[in-house]
Amino acid sequence: MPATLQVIARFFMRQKPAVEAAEIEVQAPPAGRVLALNGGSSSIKFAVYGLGETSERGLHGHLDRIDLPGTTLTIADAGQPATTVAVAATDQRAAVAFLLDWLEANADFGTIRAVGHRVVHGMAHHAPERITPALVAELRQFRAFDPDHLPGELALIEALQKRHPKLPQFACFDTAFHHDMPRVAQMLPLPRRFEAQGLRRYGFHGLSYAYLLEELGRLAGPAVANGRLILAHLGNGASLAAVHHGRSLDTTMGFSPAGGLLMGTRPGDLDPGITNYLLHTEKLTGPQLNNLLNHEAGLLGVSETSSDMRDLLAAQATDERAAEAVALFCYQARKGVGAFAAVLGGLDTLVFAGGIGEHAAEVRARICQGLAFLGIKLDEARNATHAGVISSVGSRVTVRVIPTDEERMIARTVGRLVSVAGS
Ligand SMILES: Nc1ncnc2c1ncn2[C@@H]1O[C@H](COP(=O)(O)OP(=O)(O)O)[C@@H](O)[C@H]1O
Ligand SMILES: CC(=O)OP(=O)(O)O
Ligand SMILES: [Mg+2]
Repeated sequence: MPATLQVIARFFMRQKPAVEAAEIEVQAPPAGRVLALNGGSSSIKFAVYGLGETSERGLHGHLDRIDLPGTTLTIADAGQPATTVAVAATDQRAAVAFLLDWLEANADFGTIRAVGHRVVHGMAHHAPERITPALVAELRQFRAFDPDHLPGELALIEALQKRHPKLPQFACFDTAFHHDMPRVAQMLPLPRRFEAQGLRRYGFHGLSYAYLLEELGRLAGPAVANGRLILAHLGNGASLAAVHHGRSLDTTMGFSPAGGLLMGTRPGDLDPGITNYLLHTEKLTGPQLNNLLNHEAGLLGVSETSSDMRDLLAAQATDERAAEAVALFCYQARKGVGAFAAVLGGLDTLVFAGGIGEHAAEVRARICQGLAFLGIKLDEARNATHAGVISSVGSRVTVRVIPTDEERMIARTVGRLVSVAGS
């Protein structure tokens, strides 16, 4: 196996036998195509790939700004320029219905042999698996722990099941990448009896991190991909992962995607005394508290106007609340980089990805500000153009921007499962 594939192979080898190292090297690509669906908290991304390891992406696109004014659909086909149109979808459910109707009309379902879904929270499930009624029933029980993703992802799965009952669907879990974090990173400081119920730190954005690791190996070689890395997936949901020798050592999200860094509508880690205050002094009910912590907090809560970084960057010069929301986001991410440099015992490479990480040069610069003591120095001009390497020539740590591609990871995993199952 080529050296650059070893890092990826290690990632898959850590999962259950459904995807074995030997299967990394796919033989003749089977006929047909796979549809990959990535239900994010503010977006749904999709892509159609041919089955097979090296197949090129065909039709792809995304719905953006779900739950905000100005929802759009961007679509492109292989080699074609992207087009963006306005969409009148008011919430996640409407977005799901709209996208499925659009795909039905445009994706040529007759040639699609399987559908792969990003499933953000799978609790004990981590290896990719075929979606069955039992799995759907189980996932329904976790919805309260991930109300930003699971309801939309389940809606996609169930609607497709109704429309195309014979089409096999597969779940690819975001938690898989962190499955073998060191025990100390998985533990929660709670009475031990809760661990038996599945209360532990899981970590998310795993499909993105697996892709970034693979892409880093391709771009910079296996020695770099095996080094001490901080991967920063900064989108509507945002997290950092500390990775060494291809293994996740820690990540900022924990039991649910509401933990860790401040995000679009989630607060990240909170002093437990605050939930006590909200329950007892503000007299919030459990569901009200859950709604506040998943849909009303984070950038939206602090700015009182928007969860979307584009809006806040545009407003910060004239709106102090927007300026403070951006400042808090950058400050928390910077603290996280410092903490993970300690976890790793130093740092070789920092990678930015996700909607904010890939496009917001100002945010990247403000996160890296003051981190020269760790060896991080940005090149302003390169950062402004979102270049692949944005650190300066003299920077000891290489700082990169890598556009993530969770859909590619989903499609490849499903392709492998379909060829293994011979379905
Ligand atoms: N050009 C841009 N400049 C700044 N922020 C951007 C830009 N494009 C996207 N973003 C931000 O990225 C976030 C959405 O990230 P994304 O990864 O697409 O979403 P999701 O987490 O739902 O998958 C939003 O906060 C959005 O404002
Ligand atoms: C896990 C998570 O928050 O995902 P996203 O950033 O796609 O919302
Ligand atoms: Mg996302």
